[in-house]
Amino acid sequence: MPAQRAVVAVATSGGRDSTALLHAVSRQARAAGLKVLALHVHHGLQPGADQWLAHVQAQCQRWVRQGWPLSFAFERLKTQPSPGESIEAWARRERYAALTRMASAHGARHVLLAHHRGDQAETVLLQALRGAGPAGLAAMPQAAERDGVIWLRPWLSQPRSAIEAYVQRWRLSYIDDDSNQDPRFDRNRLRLEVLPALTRHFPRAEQALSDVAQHAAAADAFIRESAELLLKPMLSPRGLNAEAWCECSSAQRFWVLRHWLTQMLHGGVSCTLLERVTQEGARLKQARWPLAFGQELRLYRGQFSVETVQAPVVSASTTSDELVVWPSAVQAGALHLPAWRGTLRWTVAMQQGVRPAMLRGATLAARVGREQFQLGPGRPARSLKKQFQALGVPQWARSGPLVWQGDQLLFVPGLGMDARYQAPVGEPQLVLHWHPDSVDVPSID
Ligand SMILES: Nc1ncnc2c1ncn2[C@@H]1O[C@H](COP(=O)(O)OP(=O)(O)OP(=O)(O)O)[C@@H](O)[C@H]1O
Repeated sequence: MPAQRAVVAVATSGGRDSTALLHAVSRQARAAGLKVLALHVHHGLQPGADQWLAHVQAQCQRWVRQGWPLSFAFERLKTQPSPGESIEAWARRERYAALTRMASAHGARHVLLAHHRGDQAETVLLQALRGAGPAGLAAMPQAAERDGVIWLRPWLSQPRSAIEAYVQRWRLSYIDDDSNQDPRFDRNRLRLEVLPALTRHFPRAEQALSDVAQHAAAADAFIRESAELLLKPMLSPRGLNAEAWCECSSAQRFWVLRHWLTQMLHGGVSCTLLERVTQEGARLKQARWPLAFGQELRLYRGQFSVETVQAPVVSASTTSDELVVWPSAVQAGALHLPAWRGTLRWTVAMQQGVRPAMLRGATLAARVGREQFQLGPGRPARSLKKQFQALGVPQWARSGPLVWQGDQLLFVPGLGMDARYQAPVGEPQLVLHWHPDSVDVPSID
């Protein structure tokens, strides 16, 4: 049986560069023992999109008739950018997802992209203008594995002029994308105005920017590897060991923290926050720093951890002893209490809660120091201080109001509902929870 030829995919927009790349790869495929798969994504964004698809398809058919080992696949995107989302970002994300789906459906492990040196220089400049660090300045890698696909950019160090010369030599027809002239897009303004001006004054600008990407990629790889080595022994199931972290230099603390948080949050972390935690985390014993998406970074008992802070549902202004509008039925809800810097929530449960009637007219108050709390049925009532210490409740979690019904203490932030007043198990009831707000200034309690 003849050996199966490997399939290599070429992402083809119908534009000049990817048309040239598809041609170059298909032309040499037979001699190289390869089958080529042209992949096209129909974004459905522009009126010309149908025409591009038809163009790529017709071109592939012509080359197949010439005897080249080529096949074609395409996908129409079904999603739309969500309100406020950048169209460019949406198109890039969805395009890569569609290319990944098509490549794996057709058994292609490698997907070639037609980016060239000019694209790389634009990307470096765009990143620099956003104030990026080494990872951003590394711009586009020549080869990278993601989602089971190996993405290759074989022409990344080729100047645009080399591709233009190839297109002329083979008299290739391609589609000019009008949106490449649209000055509303940063990349277009850079390509059409800034880079030509730069190159007039600094003829090696494009090559120099492409070199920056290579140096930055090498620095980024070194930082990642070193951060990973330092981080590994600092990790525990509870988070990051702050003592070991504090022993590092300030540069190491910064990069280790960044590495860890990037893993924890599955995304980037603001540089300002990292710089703050690098300094403050080394001298504070307890602190909280707000993160995006309702999360916060906490330092408590020698550990850093990432915790979720639930967003408030209803907002009301209350002071320490003001009455709250309590739920009259077994129904979940929440109340933001700015004066207490947090949110009181109630959820429906079958145990460890109280009947709604128990909450009618309940009041909020600060701790005065003589309160007693019973943690569970049959257990002794003890002072709050002892209970907090026994359970290791951090200072920030104790910060909310106590909830009283007359002289009965129903709820204590950080401890929960007092066992003496709970409704019978199995009956729908309400459980209170306290969620402190994230704070901008770390608290030294
Ligand atoms: N609609 C698409 N379908 C398949 N691949 C695409 C598509 N758009 C872009 N690509 C791939 O991503 C690369 C970079 O995209 P970019 O938008 O910079 O290029 P382009 O202006 O669309 O076209 P070209 O690079 O072909 O001139 C392309 O060279 C091509 O390999």
